[in-house]
Amino acid sequence: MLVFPNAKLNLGLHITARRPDGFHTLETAMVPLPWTDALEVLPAPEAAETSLTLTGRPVPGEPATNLCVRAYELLRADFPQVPAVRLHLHKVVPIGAGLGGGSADAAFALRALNTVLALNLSDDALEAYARRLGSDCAFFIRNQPALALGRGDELSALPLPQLAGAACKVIYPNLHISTAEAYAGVTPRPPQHALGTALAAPINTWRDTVVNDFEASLAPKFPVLAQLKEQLYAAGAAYASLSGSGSAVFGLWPGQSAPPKLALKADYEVWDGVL
Ligand SMILES: C[C@](O)(CO)[C@H](O)COP(=O)(O)OP(=O)(O)OC[C@H]1O[C@@H](n2ccc(N)nc2=O)[C@H](O)[C@@H]1O
Ligand SMILES: Nc1ncnc2c1ncn2[C@@H]1O[C@H](COP(=O)(O)OP(=O)(O)OP(=O)(O)O)[C@@H](O)[C@H]1O
Repeated sequence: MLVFPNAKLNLGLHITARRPDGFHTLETAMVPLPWTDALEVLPAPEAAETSLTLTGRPVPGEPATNLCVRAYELLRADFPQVPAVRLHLHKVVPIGAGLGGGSADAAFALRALNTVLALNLSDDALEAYARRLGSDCAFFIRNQPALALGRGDELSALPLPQLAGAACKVIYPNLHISTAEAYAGVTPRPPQHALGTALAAPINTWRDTVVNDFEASLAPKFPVLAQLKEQLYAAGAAYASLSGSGSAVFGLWPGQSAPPKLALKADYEVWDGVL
């Protein structure tokens, strides 16, 4: 079975408290972004062990620590009779970018394994497994616009009709930002605006109301993030922001069929498309 794990964008991100377990409570909206990896899940040949092969962008870590393999091992712990599988991941989405690429691989692996191994798990059950692999993972099970609370895994559907068909540009400035380090740099605070209310208003109002709390804390160390945002606004974006804990920055042009071309450094990666 071949699946295409897609990235996500965060629209606003409020970090409201630090929890005793070291995680943070947050309020964010997440939307699927059609920038994808490719993941193949096949039954392994007889007597072969479970394996993962990789192509495309290098993924740090041993194959055994890859989230696709961890997804398989998590299911096998509860269903010891399942056969071995052969996994192949072609990695495209930048890592350490705030685009949730690793989390998507984990969730899509769970979904594909559920089918290939005929486990008949419900979406709720798959979300529960996904939560154990990472805070962002549960979102990718249903993979639809959602308001995320708690650790980022308490999800409720958040229809955003004004976003459908908007042109979008995502810029990855070739900068790996560790999620844990980004959280460590933020001082939690109550949100200035209720996110759900702010996002219900037209997109061109979001600039004044929809805030990603990581931006202020990352700004001194990574001035390029604010510069890219300015460049997107100068090119007419109705809204521009950092996604998640960065380093990807995106702009939105509702009502346009494609985003404008921008002059950017040659080693930056760009995704242009429509949401
Ligand atoms: C920044 C976001 O992408 C926004 O959607 C997510 O909150 C990150 O989610 P994720 O990559 O799935 O994160 P996890 O793999 O669960 O955790 C990585 C590290 O980020 C920090 N972390 C993550 C989520 C959270 N709610 N609070 C945290 O403090 C913790 O230090 C944790 O050790
Ligand atoms: N399939 C995978 N794809 C990407 N990273 C993976 C994968 N499996 C394990 N990892 C590990 O997860 C880390 C990436 O996590 P990180 O959270 O920084 O990035 P991300 O996937 O871009 O998403 P986000 O920053 O939005 O959470 C990598 O450094 C890598 O060690």
